[in-house]
Amino acid sequence: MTVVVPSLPGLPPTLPGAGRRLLLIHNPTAGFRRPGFLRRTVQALRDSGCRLELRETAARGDAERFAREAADVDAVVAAGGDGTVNEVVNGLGARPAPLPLGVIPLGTANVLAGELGLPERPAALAALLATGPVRLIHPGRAGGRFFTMMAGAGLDAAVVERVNPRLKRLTGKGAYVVETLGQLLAGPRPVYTVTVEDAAGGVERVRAASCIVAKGHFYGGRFVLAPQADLERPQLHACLFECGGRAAALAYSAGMVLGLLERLPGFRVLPAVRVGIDGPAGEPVQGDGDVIARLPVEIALAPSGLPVIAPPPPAR
Ligand SMILES: Nc1ncnc2c1ncn2[C@@H]1O[C@H](COP(=O)(O)OP(=O)(O)OP(=O)(O)O)[C@@H](O)[C@H]1O
Repeated sequence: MTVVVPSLPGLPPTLPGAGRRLLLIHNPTAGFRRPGFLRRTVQALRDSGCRLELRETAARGDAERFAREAADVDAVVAAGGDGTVNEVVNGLGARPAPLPLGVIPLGTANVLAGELGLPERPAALAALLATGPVRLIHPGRAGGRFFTMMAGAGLDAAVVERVNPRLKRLTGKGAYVVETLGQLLAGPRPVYTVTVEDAAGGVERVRAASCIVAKGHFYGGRFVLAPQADLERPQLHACLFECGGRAAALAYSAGMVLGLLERLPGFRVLPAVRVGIDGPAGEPVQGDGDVIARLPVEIALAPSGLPVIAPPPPAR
């Protein structure tokens, strides 16, 4: 049996529907919060007749290299958090020919897995990776690095850069809340100049306390930041937080958690094909929850799509 990939430019027309050869890249420092999940998924993959090659990362950068160098496989599966997935995406993006991405989510937020609607049970996830269809998503690029879900500068990038890894291990998302409060207490934050270019060539320049460029509509887990954002559309959404100061930052955070962000003053979402962010040189730019660039940065669409093993998109 074969699974037909609907006419994706530059892609092989089919992915084997059985006996797939998968390179599984595992970050052993991720996933302690989901003990047994990887083991059960791997067992189910083996039971389904997949041929698995397992590679464990020993340091940051390994996952990207393993994906870039993958040979004689039908797809590359990232087993880790969003940071590991991001590395694999960058490795796949550097290959001359596209190779599909699969994901075994083992991290804290697993935002891409949520956006793709991946099954949450090991057996169902393994069945998807073993025989499921491929969708073409359109990653973004910040500086020279690809991202699938979001990239941006401001408070959240500062939090991502400084979050305490030990606290993250212990408390998961709680560590981000602690670091956010720490950043707010630390004193005034910079203001950024954001240049947003839309598909018609229109340009708007604004001053903002934070800017998050969304490719997917989820953020920080399952919070909705840009309702119109869609992985499969070659379009960015610039989410602008124009009001500065602690009170505004707290209001924006609460607004996101409560789903009321769109009603808050100074929050705007602009469709875009290119976003430039300028501010203090060297400030961090986060992509998919890790620091992937420094200011000033230009954020645009990746030159080509990325095939991903995933269920058909849910109706929204
Ligand atoms: N063997 C390794 N040792 C140390 N760091 C690694 C290793 N493998 C990958 N990394 C790096 O660890 C970072 C965090 O990984 P990842 O995001 O996958 O897990 P996590 O932090 O548990 O999940 P989440 O991002 O969802 O919180 C990534 O930047 C990745 O590059």
